[in-house]
Amino acid sequence: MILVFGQTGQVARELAARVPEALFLGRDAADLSDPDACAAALRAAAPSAVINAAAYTAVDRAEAEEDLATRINGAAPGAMAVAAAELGVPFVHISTDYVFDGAGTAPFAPDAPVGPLGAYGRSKLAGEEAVRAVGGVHAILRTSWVVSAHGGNFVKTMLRLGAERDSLSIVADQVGGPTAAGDIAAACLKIAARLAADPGKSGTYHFAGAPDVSWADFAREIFGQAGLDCAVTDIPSAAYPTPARRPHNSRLDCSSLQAAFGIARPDWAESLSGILRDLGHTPRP
Ligand SMILES: NC(=O)C1=CN([C@@H]2O[C@H](COP(=O)(O)OP(=O)(O)OC[C@H]3O[C@@H](n4cnc5c(N)ncnc54)[C@H](OP(=O)(O)O)[C@@H]3O)[C@@H](O)[C@H]2O)C=CC1
Ligand SMILES: Cc1cn([C@H]2C[C@H](O)[C@@H](COP(=O)(O)OP(=O)(O)O[C@H]3O[C@@H](C)C(=O)[C@@H](O)[C@H]3O)O2)c(=O)[nH]c1=O
Ligand SMILES: [Mg+2]
Repeated sequence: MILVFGQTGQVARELAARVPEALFLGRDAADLSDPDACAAALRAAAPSAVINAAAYTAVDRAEAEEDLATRINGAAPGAMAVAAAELGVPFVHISTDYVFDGAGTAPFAPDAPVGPLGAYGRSKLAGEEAVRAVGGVHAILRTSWVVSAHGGNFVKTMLRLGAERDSLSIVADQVGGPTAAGDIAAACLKIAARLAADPGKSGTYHFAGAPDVSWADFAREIFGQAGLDCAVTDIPSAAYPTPARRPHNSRLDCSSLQAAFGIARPDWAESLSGILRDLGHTPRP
């Protein structure tokens, strides 16, 4: 039996669509602000694999709540990793492009130096380090720009704003790979199964949709596919001030995931059309 931390989040919901028989622990059953309770819930469930799809994901709010974000994104995954290692079962943990500083234009490899720009990135990095330090069978899967038909994400924000406005100003100097939560869920399941058979594949991997684009170009494709008449103006990050700094270069080198697990970068435009279909938008003819 697979145990999933998370129930209402984007990736958790897509896992539920693929493995409804898994055990999903929501906030009521396992609050990540109580790491010991998460470890206890894991031990009690005695699963064959664990996927952590829950996290503190409010990037700007984290600047004012770093201690809480670090307990949820740092200490809780560490406690889960300890309990999973005790049981000898694979632990798949999801992390983020925001652990990097975003310098340059080259894709970041999994072993590239980290340097988070904000509290959310630091809290996620703390989780990675805690999971790695345990040394159990694990995969840390860094992904980026997660979108789906559920929950809050950039696609849903653009559909809402694009229906209300004739034009939007969107940052064009942040570039990365939009990634559908459904594609992440499928990757996590494949990784968990392979790790059980081949624990030597433990490590840190990257997974993001292709090709890399700016948020502005991503918005244009969303409006194009959804048939919304909303012009997009490119702006620099400096013209869109936010509490948290975000990396300019979020490109992730995903080649080691392909080599170890045979998982390719999905075409995000294709995944986007599935999301729009789920949301009831007529696809572009
Ligand atoms: N969203 C993105 O753009 C990106 C996400 N990631 C990573 O991917 C993973 C999945 O993210 P995603 O599906 O988008 O997340 P969402 O923001 O959609 O959902 C987060 C989930 O975590 C749960 N959660 C938050 N705080 C707690 C808590 N204290 N105790 C228990 N559960 C809690 C939420 O529960 P509730 O509904 O009760 O609040 C929700 O189910 C995370 O590790 C995230 O860091 C990586 C890159 C980009
Ligand atoms: C609504 C809006 C956003 N933006 C910008 C702000 C930001 O740089 C970018 C995307 O906005 P978001 O609020 O979706 O960004 P954000 O929530 O920071 O997205 C991040 O979430 C965390 C959890 C991750 O791990 C990252 O991979 C990434 O997906 O678009 C505009 O330029 N104009 C707009 O009108
Ligand atoms: Mg967001």
